[in-house]
Amino acid sequence: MVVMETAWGVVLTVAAAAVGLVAVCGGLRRLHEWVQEVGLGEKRRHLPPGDMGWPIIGNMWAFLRAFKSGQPDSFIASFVRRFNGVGMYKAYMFGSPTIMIHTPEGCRHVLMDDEHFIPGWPKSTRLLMGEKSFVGIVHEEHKRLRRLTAAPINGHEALNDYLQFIEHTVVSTLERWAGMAEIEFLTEMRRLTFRIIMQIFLSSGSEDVIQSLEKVYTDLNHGVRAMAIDLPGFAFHRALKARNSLVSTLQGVVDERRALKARNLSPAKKDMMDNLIDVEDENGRRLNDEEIIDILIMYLNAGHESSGHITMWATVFLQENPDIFQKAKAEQEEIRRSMPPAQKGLTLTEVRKMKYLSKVTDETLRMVNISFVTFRQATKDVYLNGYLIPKDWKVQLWFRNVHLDPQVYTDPKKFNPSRWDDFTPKAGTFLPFGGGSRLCPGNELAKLEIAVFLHHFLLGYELKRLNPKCPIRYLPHPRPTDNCMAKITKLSPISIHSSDDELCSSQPYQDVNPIHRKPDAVDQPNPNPNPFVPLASTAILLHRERWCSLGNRVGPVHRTVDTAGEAHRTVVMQMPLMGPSGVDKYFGNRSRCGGARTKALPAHGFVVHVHTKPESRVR
Ligand code: HEM
Repeated sequence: MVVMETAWGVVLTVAAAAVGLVAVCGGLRRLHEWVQEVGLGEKRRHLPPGDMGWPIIGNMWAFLRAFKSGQPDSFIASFVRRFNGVGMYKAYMFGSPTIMIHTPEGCRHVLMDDEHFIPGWPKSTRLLMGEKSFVGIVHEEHKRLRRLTAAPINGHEALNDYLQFIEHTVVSTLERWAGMAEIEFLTEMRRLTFRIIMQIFLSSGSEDVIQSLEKVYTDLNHGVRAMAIDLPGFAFHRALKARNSLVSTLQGVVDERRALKARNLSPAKKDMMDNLIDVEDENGRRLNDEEIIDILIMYLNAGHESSGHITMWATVFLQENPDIFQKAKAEQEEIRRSMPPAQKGLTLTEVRKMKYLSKVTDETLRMVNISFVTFRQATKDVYLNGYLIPKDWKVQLWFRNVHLDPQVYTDPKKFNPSRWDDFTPKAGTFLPFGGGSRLCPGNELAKLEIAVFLHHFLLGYELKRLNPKCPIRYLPHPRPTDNCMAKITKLSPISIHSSDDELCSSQPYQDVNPIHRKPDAVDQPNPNPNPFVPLASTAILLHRERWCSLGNRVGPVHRTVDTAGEAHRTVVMQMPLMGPSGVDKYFGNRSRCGGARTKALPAHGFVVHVHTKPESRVR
């Protein structure tokens, strides 16, 4: 009896403590909300619904939990669920009362209204990028420095100038990667894009400088969206150290450049550093070192991080989706074929023809959301959809939630470049580069880098991830936690499969081992020089409901006709280095592959039609 009473006593005490705790917590949260809003007086009633979280940390705990647990969308989803999805909510983020907006109309409205909104980045971003960078300057000063820096990056002439360097860098880098056992693909991609932006800004190509600076930028970036806590062990603390190191390196570069100018030894061709040193405002004032360095830190960061990540994701998505890969590759082969024979590399004319590839890029931008949110601050009270955004409050525009909203994009988590066929997104529904006066000034450069990289990758390489199921980390940008460890393989332009079983392997196509030219292959010199550029290519045949690959071993795929879904496919391949008997020997009458028919085409060497029969699926 006594034991029972004691047990009940414990239960009641625990329950009372729990109720008390809930009441105290609720009280603390309400008090925090009241403290933040009391200054608004009566206007308080017009705030959108929401939840200001806990004193001091506000909603940061919930935000970090959602992003660090791999469920980034659960953060905004919890506001949508609790507050009837009105599209804007009050919250307390990065130490400030904030209105979070996630509708296309709301985001667009704020982006376009420079009169009432200025940048409102968290303290960590401002301190790390520098108060004199674009995150800290507004109005006329911002306009002037944008004019000065945007055209030399993004203008047609500038892109034309950079294209050769970009292509050369891409081609040599891919070659180098293919010679390495395995690489951190993302890290290497970021180095590649960093090399390009360093060339544009500082005409610098030194590998040592690039490697060491890029490493420092990695630390800097990890602090950009962190809480500004300057204590050992915190990301922001490391990032501040990284910034100091960047400042001293870049100060050295500025000093050197100024010294050259003083001795009239400036190079014939100006880079962005020269532009920044030479520019004067209407009163003849020039930028001081601090201003130049902040602008450089920002541009060198923005100019490589996002492009590096997006190029990595686009490559991964392509490699994970064989159909899309094939379609993108076929387009690039067609572009190669149509290039004038004497032309050495790509020009903007070819890049403009990459219609499907640009859909792949847009779809990657939409899905990955490298800039998942951007930050503003209201300079006056503003009413949006009947709700108040109070003066001095921060505003967050959640692009990620616009891009992944099923009401805006059907099946939004599916990588589907074809959703962009004959589709122009409505205003505010596609904001990967932001909008208004702060629209990314490097958007065209970024798209060019991505296109040139994918062009060469699709035509000659394949990527095999070491941990394809590796989890994703979403802060500061979405990336595989292993930085996409992978092996890049160069596909040899011509080699022949050695056995039927390998040819029609039941492995998924990524697993097909490299295959070799059969020693006794019957070769005949091709009487007609190959009119197609002999680039690597992949022919894929269907077998037993799975893909098997001929790799690039048989020459470029000429045409793929899908007559009855995947099971009934005709692949027409150019076989420039094999005689018809060689072709027949390897592809003719294969019951499992469906059989082949070979004929010589005067202009194209030999062509083989491989016809996969529906019944080959069930064997
Ligand atoms: C795929 C690549 C890229 C993505 C997704 C991207 C995205 C963005 C977004 C969303 C903004 C707007 C931020 C805001 O509204 O507050 C922005 C601004 C900016 N971006 Fe990019 N960017 C990319 C590449 C680049 C490149 C290559 C450069 C430089 C060469 C660059 C330089 C900048 C700068 C300087 C700003 C600040 C603009 C201003 O405040 O006026 N970005 N970027």
